[in-house]
Amino acid sequence: MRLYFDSEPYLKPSTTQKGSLQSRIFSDSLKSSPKQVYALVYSTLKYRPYIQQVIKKSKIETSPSIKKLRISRELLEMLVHDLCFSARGRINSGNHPIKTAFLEHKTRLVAEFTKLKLKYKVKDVSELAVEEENDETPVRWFRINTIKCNSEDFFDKHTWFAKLQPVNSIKDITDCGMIYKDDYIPNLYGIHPKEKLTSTDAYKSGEVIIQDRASCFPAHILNEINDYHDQVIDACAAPGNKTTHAASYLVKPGSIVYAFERDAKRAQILKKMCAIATGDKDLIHITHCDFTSTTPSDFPEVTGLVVDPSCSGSGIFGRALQDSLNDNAGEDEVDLERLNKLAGFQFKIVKHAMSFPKARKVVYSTCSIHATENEQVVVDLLRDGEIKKMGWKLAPRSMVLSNWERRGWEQEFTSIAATNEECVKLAGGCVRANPKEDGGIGFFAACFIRGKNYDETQNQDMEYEDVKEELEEEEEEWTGFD
Ligand SMILES: C[S@@+](CC[C@H](N)C(=O)[O-])C[C@H]1O[C@@H](n2cnc3c(N)ncnc32)[C@H](O)[C@@H]1O
Repeated sequence: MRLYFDSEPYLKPSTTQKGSLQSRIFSDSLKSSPKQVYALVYSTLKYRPYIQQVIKKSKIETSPSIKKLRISRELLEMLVHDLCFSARGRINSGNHPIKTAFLEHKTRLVAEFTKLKLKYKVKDVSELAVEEENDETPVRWFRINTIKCNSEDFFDKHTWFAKLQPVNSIKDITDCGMIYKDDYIPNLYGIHPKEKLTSTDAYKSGEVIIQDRASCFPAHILNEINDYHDQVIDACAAPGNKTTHAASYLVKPGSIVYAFERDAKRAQILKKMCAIATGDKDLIHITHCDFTSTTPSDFPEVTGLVVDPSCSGSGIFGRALQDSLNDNAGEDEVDLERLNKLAGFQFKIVKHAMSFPKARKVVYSTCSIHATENEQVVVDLLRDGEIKKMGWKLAPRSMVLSNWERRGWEQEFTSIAATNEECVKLAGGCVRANPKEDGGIGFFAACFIRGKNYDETQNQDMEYEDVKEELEEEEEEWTGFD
């Protein structure tokens, strides 16, 4: 029954778990094979409406033997799935009282399943209409981990990667065997999601790290443009993608990333990930604690902070299946209440980050598509009296992945902007990525700056359109080799 017990939590509604179904299952330490767990949960979710009909019609839940064993609805759904909806048609377990009690109802369940097929006029399960939730990223992104290897000789060293055929756009990654070098993030590449990247030596040794493109934005923005920091904080670090990415930008010997993580289990994962990514280099100091409980004056040399707090995760695909489990999903009121709660927490944590004495850049990000957690948090921060007093402003587009086209939502800034031009300017200081359409997860990032280092850049935004035009003209003139 182990497989069923391990799979059960993923079928239960949850408002706290983050990430896609697949990433959550594969990052948890399970006794069963994560592949088997994922396959079972995924397929049970896929046929859930039909499975529930079979359960209801068979009245199995009212049976004394099932009641006595307190078999949960989720467990029952998986058992019905395996008995009726799977190709094997049997329960994946040795002798167990739950299996015995369940199989007492086999004849009834199979009869209800047959009636269901007749009702929907299908001969086979595969013909049942299901809402396909594609949990897969359109592009598998990986970055060469420059902490562990040299990006220049990476392709000479790793023939599996060298054999891939370069393409010019993510749209050209139509099959295995192709590779796209990203235009926005250094050392980042896109390949077909079906490539067996995790079987390569480079992946196993930590020389490459799988990380969605948009998730690479914060650490890059923090260091843009050649604005390196000797001491950085990652306020909400686990599982550590942005932490190790930020560490890869450290230039001076002795530089450090302080990583904070509130959740004990996730702090362990963070430790593991950082160890793989940094090897024997002492670049990351991990603390298991609530970041808001830290004392800023204890970190007098920190100049840059990445704040990627818990959010609704609405930009992550593969969540729709999970969210559909939540009885409240779809009720706008409840959703809004939850989003507002998250936004309050996000505001608090960014404000704390801004209070570090030498901080000059804070990058805020979420994997949410909702303005409540994104632009509206930025607006609340910009309106805050104490934050204004500390001198924080939103960075201009010229400092924040300026070539990335999708920016913040302009209409969200009307409450703090006198003109439309100002709305455009503020929204330009934020970047957005749309799920799938932009090659990966939905994402939002905004960059706050303060201090004289950036005084000149404050006026750059108005000139941005002119610079862009100039660059485009230069590009057209470029006739050199590629
Ligand atoms: C979105 S995830 C971070 C993902 C991570 N930045 C990455 O790219 O791999 C948010 C993390 O912040 C942690 N967290 C939430 N509130 C926190 C707090 N007050 N202090 C420290 N960590 C916190 C959560 O437990 C969760 O692991």
